[in-house]
Amino acid sequence: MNAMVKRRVHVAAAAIISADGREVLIARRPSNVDHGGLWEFPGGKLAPYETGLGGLRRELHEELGVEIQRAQPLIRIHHEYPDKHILLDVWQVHDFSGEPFGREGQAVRWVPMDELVNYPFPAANLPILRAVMLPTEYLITGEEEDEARFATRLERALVEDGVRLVQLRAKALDEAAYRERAQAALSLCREHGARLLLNGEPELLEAIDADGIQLTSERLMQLERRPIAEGKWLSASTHDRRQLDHAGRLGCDFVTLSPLRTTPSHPDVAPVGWHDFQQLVERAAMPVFALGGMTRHDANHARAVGAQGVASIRDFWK
Ligand SMILES: Nc1nc2c([nH]c(=O)n2[C@H]2C[C@H](O)[C@@H](COP(=O)(O)OP(=O)(O)OP(=O)(O)O)O2)c(=O)[nH]1
Ligand SMILES: [Mg+2]
Repeated sequence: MNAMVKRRVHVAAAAIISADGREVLIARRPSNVDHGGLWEFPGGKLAPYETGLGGLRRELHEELGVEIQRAQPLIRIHHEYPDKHILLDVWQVHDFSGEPFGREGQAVRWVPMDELVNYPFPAANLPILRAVMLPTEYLITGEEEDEARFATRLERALVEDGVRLVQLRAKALDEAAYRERAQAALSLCREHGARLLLNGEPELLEAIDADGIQLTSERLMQLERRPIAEGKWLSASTHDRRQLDHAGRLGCDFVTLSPLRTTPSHPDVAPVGWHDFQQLVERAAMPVFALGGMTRHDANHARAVGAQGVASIRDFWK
């Protein structure tokens, strides 16, 4: 059989965010093109001489009549369509001038983040939706014996650091104590508009109505199917390509990849380093948080190499 050579298409697209940070702009593809009638993030194919951001500037001007003032990389996705291999280079645009409208006659709409899931998008877009909905910082709770002190620390991070995504990690607690802490953490997270993932077995969600589960890498590798409903968030701890690939097959919504740097807690584990991290993230099927010796000051660099952001215990757990 003749090997069919697929076209490679490089596309730049934008998640344009409203001034209050709550809404994102989407557009409907005309019915007579590829993926017609589906919603998309505005953008289009790059000319051979264009950079991602350069092409995006042109596309947003052509399609919406807006000029980008400031943009940050959000996520890069490789996706195989039956007829082509596509690289979607997605940027988050917070600052722009002009009032967006469909210059090519396409419908354009501001949509609240949590309603994005109700719109049909092309198959490649799932990781983009997740990346748009996730913050750049992921707090992992540290050890704490006293419940009152635990609550004080968590509340400080939610209020002062503005943390919006939390993983409850408490390996030292027995099951009953973990559940009690999880209920307390859930109330605090709800109160401050943050999501809470429980580090442990998927069954925990039957007792505690948290937002999702963080699997250990060991548990991840034992599973053959996504263990929780689509409406909940599934994350996993990963350390290498094999685990990242498996997380993608399982339909994880995001993952942590560690250790980026050597840390005091794992002095003997070889660090991944930014170079390998970038290569691993480039092929990952979901947003990836860098973990291991990270602080908020690393978030910009992490984003620049394709990560969703940083996960950390030390930087948020004070
Ligand atoms: N803009 C955009 N394209 C997407 C998204 N998701 C997705 O799979 N695609 C695919 C659909 C198309 O095959 C390709 C984008 O091409 P396009 O039709 O927008 O290209 P263009 O604006 O340069 O238009 P054209 O002049 O080439 O027709 O990427 C998305 O969210 N936004
Ligand atoms: Mg287009």
